[in-house]
Amino acid sequence: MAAPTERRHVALLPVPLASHPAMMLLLGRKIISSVPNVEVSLLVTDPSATSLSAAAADSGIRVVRVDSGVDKAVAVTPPQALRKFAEVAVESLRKGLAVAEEEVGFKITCIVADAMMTFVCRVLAEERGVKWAALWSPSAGALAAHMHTEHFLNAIGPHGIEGHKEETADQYIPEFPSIPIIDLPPEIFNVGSPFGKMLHLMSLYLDNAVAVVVNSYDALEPAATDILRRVFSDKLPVLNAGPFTLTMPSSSETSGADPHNCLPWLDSHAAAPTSFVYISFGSEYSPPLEELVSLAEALEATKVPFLWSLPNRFKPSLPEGFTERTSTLGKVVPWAPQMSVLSHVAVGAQLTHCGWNSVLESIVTGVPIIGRPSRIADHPFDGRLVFDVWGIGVEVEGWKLTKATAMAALEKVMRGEEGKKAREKIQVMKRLSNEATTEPNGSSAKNLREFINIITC
Ligand SMILES: O=c1ccn([C@@H]2O[C@H](COP(=O)(O)OP(=O)(O)O[C@H]3O[C@H](CO)[C@@H](O)[C@H](O)[C@H]3O)[C@@H](O)[C@H]2O)c(=O)[nH]1
Repeated sequence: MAAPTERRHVALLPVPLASHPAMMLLLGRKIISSVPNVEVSLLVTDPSATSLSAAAADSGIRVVRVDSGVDKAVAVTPPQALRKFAEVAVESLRKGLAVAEEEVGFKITCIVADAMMTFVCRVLAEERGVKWAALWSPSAGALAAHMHTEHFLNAIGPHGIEGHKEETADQYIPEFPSIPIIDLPPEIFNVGSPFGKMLHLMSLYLDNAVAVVVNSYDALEPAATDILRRVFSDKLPVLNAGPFTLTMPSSSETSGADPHNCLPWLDSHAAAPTSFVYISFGSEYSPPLEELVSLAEALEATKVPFLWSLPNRFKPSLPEGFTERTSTLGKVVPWAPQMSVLSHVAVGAQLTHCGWNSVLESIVTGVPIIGRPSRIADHPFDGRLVFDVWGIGVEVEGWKLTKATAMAALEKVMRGEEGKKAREKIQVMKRLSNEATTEPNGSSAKNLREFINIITC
């Protein structure tokens, strides 16, 4: 650790997407609580700069608002916003770093950025002559796949993966799980898209960082971790320090309290343990409206009790009278405190799009998964890990919610043998995730200490 007299100034650069800025704030808190004499500046765009400022101030973290490149008067989708940000990122963050230094009164000593921001932070770190480190919030397996982008592109050629759909990733990367290559993150094969370009640059330059911290734990992804260590050939440490939700737990200001009274409602409606299904499709994604309707019909038909986190804009699309008819069976809310809900004794399964955070939250709470992966980012890959590699969940047939496929998946997991088996397996993983994070010598606890040491020494 840095000597108490040495002052350090760490700049945190999250990618302005979904829960990433909030996660960086949690890392900032962990740094401040672990190291004396350290200043932490979080460089974020709006709306995160506004929503996180109170929580950041409470933790002694300085929020520096940076330009997002988006005209506030124009509505943009998340991919459009990301493209705009990528265009202005170098200049915008360069200014942000200068503001942070002026406010603190001394220079930045280390930059910690989302790994997908490699394209900008390596430039900024180099021009300032400081080190930089990266945080990767999806799985180690997804990072291992991205790090082979050039290898895939060279092997597959210019015509994309059309002719390779029957192949599995282990045919290209020895020791990788046997996952169809069409279920790898699609950006690997689409390096021309804004997101694909960022991730491609990450794969080319990430080895310039001093360390990478990953939201996984060693016992969960041993093969992918070995592959990463081989890729970086000991040039930089790859440190699994997750699940972050255990090593960097959030408080109600960052994760959201319970404004819709989900927990008291579960308390009062829980007839039996593990009888409820919790449903959420993450912070950005939703299946098409007709699938939401089919799911509602399946819930009514199976009478599986439910708590459904569904943004308000989708509620009018539910079948007419659904919420009234199911008022004693279930509750639909625009947002739920997911970790607390999954920890509730009444909850027996999570129906999810297979975003990595949701998968990890199921693991740490021991709640099996009903997966309806989206075809976006790492969700298909995470789904394959859940269904085929770890066996901790059941897939919705065809990854499409019809009344029949939703009913079948609900029956299997809530009432069938497959659910029992998945529950047993995920309980083992829950124990391993706890050992990795809560025991002082647990692998993730140690790795997080090492990461913080590297960025502050
Ligand atoms: O009502 C809700 C709904 C969601 N959440 C939280 O929101 C997060 C959702 O995260 P995740 O399941 O990972 O979904 P996305 O927000 O879609 O995830 C983005 O970030 C992940 C981690 O980088 C990537 O794996 C995904 O590809 C990317 O889409 C989780 O922590 C949930 O607990 C709540 O607390 N309450």
